[in-house]
Amino acid sequence: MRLRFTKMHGAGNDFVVLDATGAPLALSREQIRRLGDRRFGVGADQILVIERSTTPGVDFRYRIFNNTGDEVEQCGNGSRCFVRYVVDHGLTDKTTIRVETVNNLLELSLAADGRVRVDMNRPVFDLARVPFDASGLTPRLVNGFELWPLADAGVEVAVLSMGNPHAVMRVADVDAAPVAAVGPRVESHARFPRRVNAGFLQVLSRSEVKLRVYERDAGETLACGTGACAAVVAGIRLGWLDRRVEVHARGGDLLIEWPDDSASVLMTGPAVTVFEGEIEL
Ligand SMILES: N[C@@H](CCC[C@H](N)C(=O)O)C(=O)O
Repeated sequence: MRLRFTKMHGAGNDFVVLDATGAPLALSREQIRRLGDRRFGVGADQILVIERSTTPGVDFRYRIFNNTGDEVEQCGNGSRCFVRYVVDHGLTDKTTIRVETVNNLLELSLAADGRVRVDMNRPVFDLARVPFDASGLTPRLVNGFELWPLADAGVEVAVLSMGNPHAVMRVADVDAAPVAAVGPRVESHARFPRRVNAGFLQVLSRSEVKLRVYERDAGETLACGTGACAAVVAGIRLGWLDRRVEVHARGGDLLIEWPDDSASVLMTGPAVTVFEGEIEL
């Protein structure tokens, strides 16, 4: 099978984007892994498959696969690349686009400066929906928000979902943080039955942070959009941050806003096409 693809990135978090709007595309787990493989395939953190939606009022559906082949619920940087793709390929002339993922409905728009702004919906704190098993654990309350001690991983985490699961840890110096050692231990911690994305947050000021994320399946990526949203929301709830925060990831910057506790989280950032090509799968 010969497949056309577009390679894109959002702040260095990279994607293989596949267009299934004209004809259905059924890929095996092995084929998805090949696409994501940096030596034997194209190479990407995630593979995005764009389809037309059959839901009234919704323009597209997009499916997200980690480069291990697992389908996941949400991808912030990928959602911005999705918009760039459908606009650049003439699949829509709308400037505000509604797209459904496996468990969410997002509204996205192109900003005048070429960046993309995404309504990432409201964060979820219900532990059962993250999911996180807190049985027998006592949280440390900071401003009424819980920090959960994961004794066997040696860390304390804020737990929430942005459609996908996140555990956020505050560190003094993110460049010195033991992301490669602690990230996998948190990612696969038994209290997260679907595993988790592990964020390492350094607060620079009330409106500026540095962030590294060890992503579920993909390992440390150069940026994680949902991770940035989760880290800022946790930082606001814990009283460390204001409601509009510049997030510096290793691959670029994202602006995250959470206007109030009942509002959606807004993410603004870049979406870039790197190249297009064909691969024999
Ligand atoms: N890179 C993403 C998140 C991709 C999915 C994540 N690895 C998961 O398994 O939940 C982003 O920008 O949000």
